[in-house]
Amino acid sequence: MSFSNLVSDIAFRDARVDDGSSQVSHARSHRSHATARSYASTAATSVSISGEVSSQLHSGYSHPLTRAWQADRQLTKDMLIYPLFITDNPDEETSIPSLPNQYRRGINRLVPFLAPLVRKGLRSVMLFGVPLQPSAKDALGTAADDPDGPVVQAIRLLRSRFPQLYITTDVCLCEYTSHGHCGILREDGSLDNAQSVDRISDVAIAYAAAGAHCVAPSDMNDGRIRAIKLKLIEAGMAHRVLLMSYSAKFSGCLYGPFRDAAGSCPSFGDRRCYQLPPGGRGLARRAIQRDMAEGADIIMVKPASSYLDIIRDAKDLAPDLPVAAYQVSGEFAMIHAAAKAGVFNLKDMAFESTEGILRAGAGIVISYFVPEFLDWL
Ligand SMILES: NCc1[nH]cc(CCC(=O)O)c1CC(=O)O
Ligand SMILES: [Zn+2]
Ligand SMILES: [Zn+2]
Repeated sequence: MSFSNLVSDIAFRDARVDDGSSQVSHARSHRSHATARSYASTAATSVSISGEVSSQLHSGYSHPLTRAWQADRQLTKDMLIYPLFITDNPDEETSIPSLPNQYRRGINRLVPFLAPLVRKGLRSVMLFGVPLQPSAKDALGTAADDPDGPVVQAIRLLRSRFPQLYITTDVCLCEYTSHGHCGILREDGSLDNAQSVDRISDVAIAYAAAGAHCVAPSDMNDGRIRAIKLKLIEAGMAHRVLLMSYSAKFSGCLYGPFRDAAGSCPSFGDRRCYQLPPGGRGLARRAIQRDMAEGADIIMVKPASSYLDIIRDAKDLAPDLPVAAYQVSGEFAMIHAAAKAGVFNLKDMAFESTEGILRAGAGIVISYFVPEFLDWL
């Protein structure tokens, strides 16, 4: 067998051990087959080949394993946080039409739902409270830290039933305020920053005291990271409670399904005076640096796929902190809708979008795809 034949034979065998999962990787193997032939014949004539050698890239990713080696980091189950919507109606289990496969669940539905996921390797959930009784909402978001409310109850329940599960809690008022804004309002309808920070830090402390491992304020009031950190220190919980900041949270179109799920749409106006403007890269960088200085343990960027440059900025500005990215409800719903329309395969796109998020610099991904990833990984 000539050298040239041997090389092609190896290339061909590699093509056969290839996962064969897509036309593209099959076509790639054929290309590397052809390349191996021409490289071999060049070598045989002992011409200077340095230029041609450095032009060869296919050799580095002709096999599923070597393709995996090309990524700085690969998605693992440890990186995933799954958002859960918990209502104040204990037996509720209601699907959310704009958020495929996701449900609002009452406290009695949580353990049966989560047990199989925990068995499959679920490591962390993020809790969102959804009060359904209209009486539960007021101007101060009083229900947010109600000791009998769904979030505090869920923290206690999940800590006792799933001791290994890491409990993160979104901290905000918009699900609990009558006006649906993420804080306490002045008479003119603008956020009263000082009052809001005081209230939101109290809510964070209540979740931490109930046993949350992590509190994650999503309200975007200025100074809330410092306020929460100081109260955690004062309460003797700073050593055990992680503070994850939604540092770079942008306003825009992508939270619609979430607001359907959580009933947290503002009753007037919008969130553009506190969530960041989509073009505001400088503001995002300042918010990230500010939150690091105020004591954040993890920096989060949200949404994810339209803000990959911000994720990279976060990793560059905070190289010593984990960076999280929230693939939000609108991103998830878009991927589902496009898959349904035949644009692509759902699983392939779920992986591709997540690879982009990891490549940008995130090491933690909050995603509604988590139950599926537990099967796919
Ligand atoms: N402040 C509450 C909050 N926390 C997380 C999300 C969005 C999550 C998603 O869309 O999946 C929101 C909605 C909003 O700010 O309007
Ligand atoms: Zn909010
Ligand atoms: Zn909020």
